[in-house]
Amino acid sequence: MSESRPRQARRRRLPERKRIALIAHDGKKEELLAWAERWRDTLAQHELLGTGTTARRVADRLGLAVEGLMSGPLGGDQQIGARITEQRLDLLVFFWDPFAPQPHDPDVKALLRLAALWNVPVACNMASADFLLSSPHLAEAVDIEIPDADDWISSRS
Ligand SMILES: O=C(CO)COP(=O)(O)O
Repeated sequence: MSESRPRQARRRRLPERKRIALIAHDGKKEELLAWAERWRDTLAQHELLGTGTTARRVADRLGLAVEGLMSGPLGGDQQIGARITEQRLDLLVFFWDPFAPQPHDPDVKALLRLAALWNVPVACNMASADFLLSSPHLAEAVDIEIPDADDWISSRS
């Protein structure tokens, strides 16, 4: 089977002030809130957004501004995915619940696919989220490699 994929040949600069999406399924929300409280001072240096319910609860708990998109089951995961595709998201912290099937499982899978495709750093559990936030790259501009979309389109036109 022949396989076609875009060349990983472009660079994108993640800014010093990162745009960080925070998302948790219901069974993981308390865990995310406890994690976010621990990292409050660090998170306060960055721009935060999230799916509707998660964003509201993080904003209430931490007293920080968090841009709330649509709730996940109503399309929020897809909105976050669109931000990734538009290169407007720099980090994804998504505590998805391995024990609870979701009505919007296809959207969850689509979001994780786009994060993998566009090389966005993702943490799906507390230990990885700790690693991400303690990275020296968090507070500095950093270049990542991304697919060359122009080349991909040209090669198919
Ligand atoms: O379902 C979600 C992610 O898949 C999260 O949505 P809420 O933050 O609105 O609960």
